[in-house]
Amino acid sequence: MARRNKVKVIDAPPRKVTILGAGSWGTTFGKILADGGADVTLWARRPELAREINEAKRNSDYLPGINLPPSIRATASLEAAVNGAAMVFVSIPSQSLRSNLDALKPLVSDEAIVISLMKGVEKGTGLRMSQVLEQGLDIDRERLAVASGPNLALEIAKEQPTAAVIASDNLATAEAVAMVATNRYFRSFVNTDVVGTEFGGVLKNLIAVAIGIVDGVGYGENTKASIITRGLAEMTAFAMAYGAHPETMAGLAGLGDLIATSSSPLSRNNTAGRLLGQGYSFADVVGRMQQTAEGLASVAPILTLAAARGVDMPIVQQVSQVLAGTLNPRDIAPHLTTDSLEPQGERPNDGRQNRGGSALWRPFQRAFNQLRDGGRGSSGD
Ligand SMILES: NC(=O)c1ccc[n+]([C@@H]2O[C@H](COP(=O)([O-])OP(=O)(O)OC[C@H]3O[C@@H](n4cnc5c(N)ncnc54)[C@H](O)[C@@H]3O)[C@@H](O)[C@H]2O)c1
Ligand SMILES: O=P(O)(O)OC[C@H](O)CO
Repeated sequence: MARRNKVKVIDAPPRKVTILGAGSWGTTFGKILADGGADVTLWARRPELAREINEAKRNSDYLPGINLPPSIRATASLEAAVNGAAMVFVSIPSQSLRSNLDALKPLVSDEAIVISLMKGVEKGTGLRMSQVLEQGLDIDRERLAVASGPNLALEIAKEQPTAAVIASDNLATAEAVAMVATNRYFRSFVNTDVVGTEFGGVLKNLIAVAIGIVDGVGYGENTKASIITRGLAEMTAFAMAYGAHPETMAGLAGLGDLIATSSSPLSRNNTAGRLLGQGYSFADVVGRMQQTAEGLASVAPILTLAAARGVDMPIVQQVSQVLAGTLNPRDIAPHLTTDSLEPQGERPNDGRQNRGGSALWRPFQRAFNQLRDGGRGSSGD
């Protein structure tokens, strides 16, 4: 099927931008854009929430105590929200995205840029959100972008200085979005590593659940620092196996977001993990969460993707076992990197197992082989 029109480079703030999803991140991103000078419309599923945003300039369920910019408008009509929008930002739970795309597809103009603000992968397909958008909207990847980084909504809504990264296959698209998503307290950087930027946002959630679990058990800073550091190694090996650049995992969408999400009680993933560590069952935790904790649904598809490329993810594996009730949360730390007692190399090329071609080392070998072969071979996307 023929793709819809290619991106038109925008060099001034667009006339109208729309955010789909008036939860904590969608509403906060609306404030970011409005404070940067854009004309923002929020789509809220519930008419009463749209009314509260329009009349009180508040979203008291998701952002208590925050005054929204007077210029923000909200509507429960998808058509009214998207009509005439030069940019459409999507901020709904990842597992709900696909079911919204049939209604959205005829409404998005052929020149609009569509930006994922989401940090999950689709259960069943294992697709990243930009891939689901590409399929469901039949849109050229040049018109797609993703936003990620250490972005706890409530801190940003309070205008605490924060950075993010906007990634697109087309640098001009990323730059156009970054221009709009920048204001006095929020700065957007750009890159062209969509795979790394998206997977960074997904994977840090899983490590943040692990941190929450050990926090709930009562373990201290050594355990958490060990998990964060080895978690970053797992994230990097996984993302590189799918064609991401290692620098992206050391950047805002990787390490930056891992630090923020793992250390903040504002994080829903961290909170879900803490409840698991305190002994609540998976079902209890899901019942207690008022907002979206994406990591819980991403564990299984990420482990499937990891197995497909031969990447070991021992920490994520243990999170999966705690979720399934087959591992006592107290035992997550003794199993920190592996059940094997044989010494493992810390870096990809240290240690006997790794030199022999362990799963963590294989993505680095693949990247090296690609470089050596002049970039030929699979990009992994
Ligand atoms: N909150 C944050 O700090 C933050 C920061 C960065 C990225 N994100 C990501 O943004 C995405 C949205 O998270 P959030 O924090 O806004 O979640 P949230 O739970 O606060 O809000 C989700 C929104 O989606 C709507 N929604 C729920 N089911 C829907 C459906 N089936 N169809 C359409 N809309 C539906 C809800 O009504 C709500 O408005 C997630 O992928 C999350 O990882 C969140
Ligand atoms: O509340 P969480 O755990 O979904 O994390 C929110 C953001 O992704 C932090 O960058």
